[in-house]
Amino acid sequence: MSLIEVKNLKVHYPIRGGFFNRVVDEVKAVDGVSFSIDEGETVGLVGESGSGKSTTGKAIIGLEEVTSGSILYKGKDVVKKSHRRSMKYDEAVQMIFQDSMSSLNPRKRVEDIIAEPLRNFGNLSKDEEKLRVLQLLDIVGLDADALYKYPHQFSGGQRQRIGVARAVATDPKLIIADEPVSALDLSVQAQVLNFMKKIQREFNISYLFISHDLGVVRHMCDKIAIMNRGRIVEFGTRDDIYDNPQHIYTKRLLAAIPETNVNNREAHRKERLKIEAEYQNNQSAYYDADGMALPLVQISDTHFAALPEDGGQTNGEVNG
Ligand SMILES: Nc1ncnc2c1ncn2[C@@H]1O[C@H](COP(=O)(O)OP(=O)(O)OP(=O)(O)O)[C@@H](O)[C@H]1O
Repeated sequence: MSLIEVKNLKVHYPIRGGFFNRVVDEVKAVDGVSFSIDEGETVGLVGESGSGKSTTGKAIIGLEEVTSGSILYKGKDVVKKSHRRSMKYDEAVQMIFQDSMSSLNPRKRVEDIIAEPLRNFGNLSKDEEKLRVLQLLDIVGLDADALYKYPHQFSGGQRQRIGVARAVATDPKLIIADEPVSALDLSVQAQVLNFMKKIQREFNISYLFISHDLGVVRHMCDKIAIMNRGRIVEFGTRDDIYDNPQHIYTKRLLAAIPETNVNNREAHRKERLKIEAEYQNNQSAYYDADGMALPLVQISDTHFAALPEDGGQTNGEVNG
């Protein structure tokens, strides 16, 4: 059984307007998303800005109201509040955010920031709590003197470590990491990703790793879901996505990864232009002739993609 199974998840936001502030339309931020995460596994959720990644993550942790669909945790639907309580779901699922400067309370010392979830969910004495916070600082590679400092006294990478220490305090099963390294320099990104992997091995944590950048998730993820306009357009193992991408949108995200080998740069630029032209002319990659979003078709045991019947060769019209 998977740790988490998301089934046909929809999160629609009402748009209000007019004199009576009635609901006049809705934003289909997440519109029928299904995937699962096994224990100790990292699943990437990748797509450009506005594709619905953060809303999916927030719906899973319970920060956004689910319009329809289910989120099974160890087989129980935690959209139901009673199941969340009985499964201790709020302890088991934690989140780390991109912007550690605003996600960590600037007026609190690190000791209190990390201890907060322990106070919410645990029943430790003051001494036990301090010992646990020191252990957590050690796990993320920070010295004991961090206890008495405030978030602004750390670098971005160090602050992200504090966020991770806070997230692992309750011994979670799943961490939703929403663009956890996007605000960091390249060299610091690698350090943070490496210690996230180390912690994963030590504590058998699963990650839902949200990113707009297929370059970043490459070394983190076992499986990757490519998200566009509130839907998953391709899902597969890391090899499926990087070695055998099927959807034009996935190809475009891959082409956006900068080419590091100077000798390959010109060929990469040409390929990127070709893919961009194909992408711009091929909106049938998302909708069929009736304007219905294309369903995922199975390409192999592990690989699925939303493909038009003709494999995307025609330049269809956007009807949806
Ligand atoms: N509270 C809200 N009310 C109305 N619309 C919202 C709300 N939150 C998000 N949206 C809309 O839902 C869509 C998906 O947003 P979401 O933040 O999930 O995308 P994302 O892929 O995570 O993008 P980014 O990487 O920029 O955060 C966007 O069109 C966004 O404007």
